[in-house]
Amino acid sequence: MVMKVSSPKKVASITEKVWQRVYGNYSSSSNSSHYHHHQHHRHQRRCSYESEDEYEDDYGTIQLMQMGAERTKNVLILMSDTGGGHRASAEAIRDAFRIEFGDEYRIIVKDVWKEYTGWPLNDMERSYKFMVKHVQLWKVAFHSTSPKWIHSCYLAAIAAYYAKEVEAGLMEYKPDIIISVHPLMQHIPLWVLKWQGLQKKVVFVTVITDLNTCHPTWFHPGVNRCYCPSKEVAKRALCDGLEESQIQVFGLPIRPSFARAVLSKDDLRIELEMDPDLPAVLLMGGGEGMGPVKKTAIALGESLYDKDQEKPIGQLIIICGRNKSLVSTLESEEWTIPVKVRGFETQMEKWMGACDCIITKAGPGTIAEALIRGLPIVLNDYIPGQEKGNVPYVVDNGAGVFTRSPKETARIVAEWFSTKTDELKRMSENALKLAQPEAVFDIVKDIHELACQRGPLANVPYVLTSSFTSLI
Ligand SMILES: CCCCC/C=C\C/C=C\CCCCCCCC(=O)OC[C@H](CO[C@@H]1O[C@H](CO)[C@H](O)[C@H](O)[C@H]1O)OC(=O)CCCCCCC/C=C\C/C=C\CCCCC
Ligand SMILES: O=c1ccn([C@@H]2O[C@H](COP(=O)(O)OP(=O)(O)O)[C@@H](O)[C@H]2O)c(=O)[nH]1
Repeated sequence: MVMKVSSPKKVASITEKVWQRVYGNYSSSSNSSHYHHHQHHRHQRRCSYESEDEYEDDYGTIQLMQMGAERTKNVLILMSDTGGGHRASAEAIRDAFRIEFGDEYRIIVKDVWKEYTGWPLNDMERSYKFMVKHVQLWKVAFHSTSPKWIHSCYLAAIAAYYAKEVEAGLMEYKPDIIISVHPLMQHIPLWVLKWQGLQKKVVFVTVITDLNTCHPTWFHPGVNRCYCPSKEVAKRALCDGLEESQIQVFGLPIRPSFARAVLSKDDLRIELEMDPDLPAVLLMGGGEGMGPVKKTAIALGESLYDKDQEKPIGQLIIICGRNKSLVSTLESEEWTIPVKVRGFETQMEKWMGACDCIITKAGPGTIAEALIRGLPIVLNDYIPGQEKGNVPYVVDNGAGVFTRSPKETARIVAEWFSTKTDELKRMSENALKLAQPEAVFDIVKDIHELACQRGPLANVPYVLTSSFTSLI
């Protein structure tokens, strides 16, 4: 739709009307004091100015092209629950879009493979859990599929079989922007876009959720942007053939509740019914409650109890995630120190805010969150391959230590709570230096910029296509 308005005097009011229609009650002179609201307008303005520059000629004549631009844009975030980190990052991006841009974007978080395809794609969670339990199997699978020709062959074969189903999934949501937060969700959706002739219409970005030694399937040269959480990952992306212009390093996207909430430790301890005075250690093992959680908890039960004075020197919070059997085992234990055993928690920022240090496997999401809260970290395990590099990331930056021994872990924490409080403090400061709480906001702002550069988005013409195999 093209409208032409030729009276220069009316330009301002018509601009305002259009802005109001597009963005609700926006007024160019509005002076909102609320930060997010202000940020929101700032971005809307930036995007609108670009459109206006494009359509306002020298005589103040505005061509209001494509009123479809006001349409809410669809953002499809592709993820899978293989571990808890991909969902956490997807939800972080969703929440940051809402805070920054309100209703301008409709965000859909989906495991399109699970919903639309068949075995083995629709069962990755279970297969992955099985493989990481048999850790050598995962190690072989991870490393043997690292060469490009190998994973390309696997993925091409899967694409030939399931591309129609993935296409149906994409068609249902008609995304203007696709964000992949999973290493195996670049190739097939990008092939589908190519097949549909939509590569230039749909913005496709990858947000990597591994801090260092990530699998090469994360890197696809066909993306508009690849957001790397660290310089180490950016180097790998360059080596794997991505252009510098495709790469951005902002950090790992963490839920805005971590970055923006102002939390007082004392208040949190009251809210969470914890001991107000005793130092607290948080023990966890990712979304699935993996690693030596039980043995470590028992060792802490001993090391945090002062036998001479017959009183505890610390308290223990254990978050077991989705591992229900771990919850029941730990609940049946008898403890001499204050212990809380929890299942899957949705407000991790509160538990982390109430504690003084954390023990975890080297999951990137948990590490990045702990850094934001300034928690010194004891890494007690890692999944071979993608999590291996997270250990030097934490240890070399002075934000924590690594040991696989539950007894050693318990000894370190007991020292941090008694004779080595200065070490705890120093590590906490180092953790805060490494933290990147704004990463998720930088990422969504950059995606918004990319979308604006594409110009006003028309309805993306998704149609069911007939042939696919010719493209792969
Ligand atoms: C030549 C001999 C080959 C032998 C291998 C045998 C068969 C192949 C079978 C499986 C392939 C394994 C895929 C390896 C690539 C995975 C890339 C990667 O990094 O994946 C990580 C994710 C998990 O995410 C991580 O979770 C962590 C915490 O747990 C942490 O949060 C981290 O940040 C996350 O990145 O892993 C997966 O999603 C793997 C799913 C594996 C599912 C196996 C399904 C069954 C087999 C085939 C169908 C699927 C894909 C095959 C594609 C192979 C191409 C690489
Ligand atoms: O009860 C829980 C346990 C974990 N998590 C979150 O799950 C993610 C775990 O991601 P990570 O990369 O550390 O490990 P993964 O689970 O992928 O192995 C982190 O964001 C945790 O805060 C959560 O929200 N509730």
